[in-house]
Amino acid sequence: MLVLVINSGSSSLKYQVRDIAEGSVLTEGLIERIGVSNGGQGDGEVVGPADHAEALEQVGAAIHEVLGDRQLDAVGHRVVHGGERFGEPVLIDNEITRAIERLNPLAPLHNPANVLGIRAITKKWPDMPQVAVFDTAFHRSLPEHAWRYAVPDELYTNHGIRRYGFHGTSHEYVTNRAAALLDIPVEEFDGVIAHLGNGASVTAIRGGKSVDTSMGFTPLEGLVMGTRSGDLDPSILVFLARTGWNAEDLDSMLNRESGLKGLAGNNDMRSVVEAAESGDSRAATALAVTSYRLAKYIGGYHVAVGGAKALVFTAGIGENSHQFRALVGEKLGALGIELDAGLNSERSKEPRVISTNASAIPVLVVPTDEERAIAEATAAAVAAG
Ligand SMILES: Nc1ncnc2c1ncn2[C@@H]1O[C@H](COP(=O)(O)OP(=O)(O)O)[C@@H](O)[C@H]1O
Ligand SMILES: CC(=O)OP(=O)(O)O
Ligand SMILES: [Mg+2]
Repeated sequence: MLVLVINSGSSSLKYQVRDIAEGSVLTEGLIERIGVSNGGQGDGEVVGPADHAEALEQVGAAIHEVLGDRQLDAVGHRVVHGGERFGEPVLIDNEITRAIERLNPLAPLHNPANVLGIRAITKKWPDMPQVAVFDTAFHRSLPEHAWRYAVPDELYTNHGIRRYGFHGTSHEYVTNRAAALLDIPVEEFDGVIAHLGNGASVTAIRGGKSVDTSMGFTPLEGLVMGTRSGDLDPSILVFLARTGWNAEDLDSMLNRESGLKGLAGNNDMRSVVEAAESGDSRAATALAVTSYRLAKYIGGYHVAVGGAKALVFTAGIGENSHQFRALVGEKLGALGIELDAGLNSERSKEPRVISTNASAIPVLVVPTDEERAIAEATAAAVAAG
């Protein structure tokens, strides 16, 4: 079975064609700067494709070259918000697409692009089976004490305001691989997974299941991210609203102008680390705030899982930034955690241990592969009909 996986971000589209039986990747690519102008020169000249439909035309042309006479059997979409309804991958029809669209306000950087991707494929290949694989699904196992906010009950009953959690496809995949690396059944895995990409979240895993996670009602809560603030005192928003900020202003400030970008002027971890190493004090502060906040969550989730047996780093920063991992590791002495500087700074694409033998628990780096997990879930959903 040949599956095309589409992972639409707010301004990018990652795609991959996989042969499920062979376990191979036929082609993959990344289209960036969708609908992005060149930064204000002239009249907002667009430098990438104008929209996701145009981006998908490019994908169609690229995969046609590679596939020749072979046909795609299905398309799997990463959908970030599945609300309370979607706990499993689903075959998409018009009603499902509209249900996903109704969740757009809850994941404003992500779901609108996911819906555009689904509609563009429907238009291009009307009979193609399509499957939605939800970031929220793995966190449906959260106990109520973890998903409830302490606000009046009607906010939950009337508006669905609760913790949903995100990056679930990645957290689940990495949990399985970490358990395999430690040679224990996944049902016996208790640990903490830190998915640190442009968006970042940390999940408490008990018995292989998600029991708490740092993202909440939307992918804004929790850790300091590339452009998102993570946790803050909600009264800051009330204060700003009273001084005239409207909902759009607040949304944009919290989701697009905060995090590393707000603190250091740049949302790319590589640039922030480089700047800090060459003496930029704003960059050093950004790293200190970001690593401290993650370390606090790890401490909390050590309690949530009844004593973690492992700490796992994954995604762009977690897999690649030994500097950032070292900053987090040095704050975890109270848990008996000790990174091995040599193992930590080795470059590898393989799952591996980066802690010393004396460390109270192993610290792992496990590369995530959301596309592979989505492709396999898509094939399974299509086979099940
Ligand atoms: N070699 C590297 N060293 C340090 N940071 C890296 C490296 N490669 C990627 N990153 C960081 O990973 C982040 C992007 O992670 P990624 O998982 O690709 O995010 P997303 O899927 O949300 O776009 C960026 O902050 C980037 O700077
Ligand atoms: C949910 C989320 O934040 O996703 P990403 O990290 O891809 O932005
Ligand atoms: Mg990602």
